[in-house]
Amino acid sequence: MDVLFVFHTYFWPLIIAAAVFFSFWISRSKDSQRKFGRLPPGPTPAPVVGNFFQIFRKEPYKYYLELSKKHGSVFTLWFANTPVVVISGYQALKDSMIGMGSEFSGRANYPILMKVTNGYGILVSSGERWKQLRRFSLSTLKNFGMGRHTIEDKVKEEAKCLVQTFSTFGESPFNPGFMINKAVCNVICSIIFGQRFEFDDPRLDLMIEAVIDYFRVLSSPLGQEKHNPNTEFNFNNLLSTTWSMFSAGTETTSSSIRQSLLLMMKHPDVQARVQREIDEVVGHGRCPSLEDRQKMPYTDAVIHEVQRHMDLAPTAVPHKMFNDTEFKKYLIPKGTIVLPLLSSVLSDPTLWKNPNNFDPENFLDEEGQFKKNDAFVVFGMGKRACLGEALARVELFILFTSLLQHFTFKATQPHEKIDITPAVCSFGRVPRFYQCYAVQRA
Ligand code: HEM
Repeated sequence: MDVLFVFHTYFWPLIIAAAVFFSFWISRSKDSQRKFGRLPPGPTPAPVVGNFFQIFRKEPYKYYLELSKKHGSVFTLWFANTPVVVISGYQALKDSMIGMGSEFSGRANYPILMKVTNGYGILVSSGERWKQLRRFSLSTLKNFGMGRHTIEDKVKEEAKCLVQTFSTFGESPFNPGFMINKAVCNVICSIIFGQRFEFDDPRLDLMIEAVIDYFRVLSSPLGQEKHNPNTEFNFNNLLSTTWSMFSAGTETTSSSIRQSLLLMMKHPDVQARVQREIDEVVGHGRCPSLEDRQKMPYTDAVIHEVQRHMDLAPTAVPHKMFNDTEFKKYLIPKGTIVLPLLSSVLSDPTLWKNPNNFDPENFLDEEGQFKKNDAFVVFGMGKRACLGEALARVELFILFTSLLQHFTFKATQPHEKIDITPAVCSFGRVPRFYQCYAVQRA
């Protein structure tokens, strides 16, 4: 059909449609200007797609780090027509996540998380539901021994099994990842189900079914509150919260241990110094325990440095504004997604001696004693900070020291060639798969 003919015939309907679209667009822009007009500035967004094409590259957090140099500690990006505010630098993160903790405590409705959880459970909920689930989860962890001897004993038991399993490989190379995962997963199983699984038990591989089979929490507030229609302790929330503990508590800790072994292979001098400290303080006859940590400043520094250097969650888990909030001289409307750029703190040259390299000196003072640093924010900051930090610290110390007490880890290639840069997945930077030798120590 002739284009001119179509234009002629539909001239007025086309003009009217364009005018309607245009006035709708103007009124949307005015609404948007009213709502978002005082957001912090950032890179200029393109029409319709916003900053989409700049953001969706391999490692978006690196782009955010670049932007923070240009736009300062708070700036806005546009995911199509949705604004996302990025907060970077220690002071701005402290002022927001801690100083205005309640306002910044919402959790963004991130599509991947919402799909897995349907909006239930501690990791994805906000407001009253999240408060109740957080309180409940913390007391559950506490009741089942987080930070006390019981949980330490469970971690020691897993460490023993891990050492035994590694020794079965003799002089053959193997991928340690799967076994580390099982050990870490078993610790959470002991807390939630009250039992561990043998490493060759297929149920350990079918955790979701096990969540339902062994749902110990059913007899706690869920069971007691089943007649209360307003309770947040319903089946969906508790199942999802249990799943949050598994998902947030397994991959994070085991990734950190996998990365620590990789870094030991890359830096044999650091591995040898940790082993010397283990030999002096613990010896060979018993399992390392938490009490030893104070006497092992170098090992403590190495574990912290593994975590700082690997930068597991560069933008934490996305937050959402709980209220309209004045922050600095800007107005961030309720519901806006906020990304805490933890990476900016972990790599800040004003806060670390040697931020760009793996260097345990970042956590040691002049006397070689462990030096705490507030910029160690790998577990997040403020009200939404990691719920399992205490548990993770116990696991990292006991599993790492037990492994190095018994084995020297060697790579299948010369150490200069080992690639230590983690692979990137949606939220985190997880270690690449690798094979290694676990050489039994005399
Ligand atoms: C090396 C180990 C770990 C690291 C680096 C880590 C890091 C994090 C980070 C960065 C967050 C998000 C903070 C934020 O949104 O601002 C988080 C949240 C969370 N973590 Fe961990 N985590 C670790 C281990 C664990 C363990 C062992 C558990 C289980 C007991 C756990 C349970 C959780 C939960 C439930 C949340 C959500 C808290 C909330 O939304 O209120 N994490 N973690």
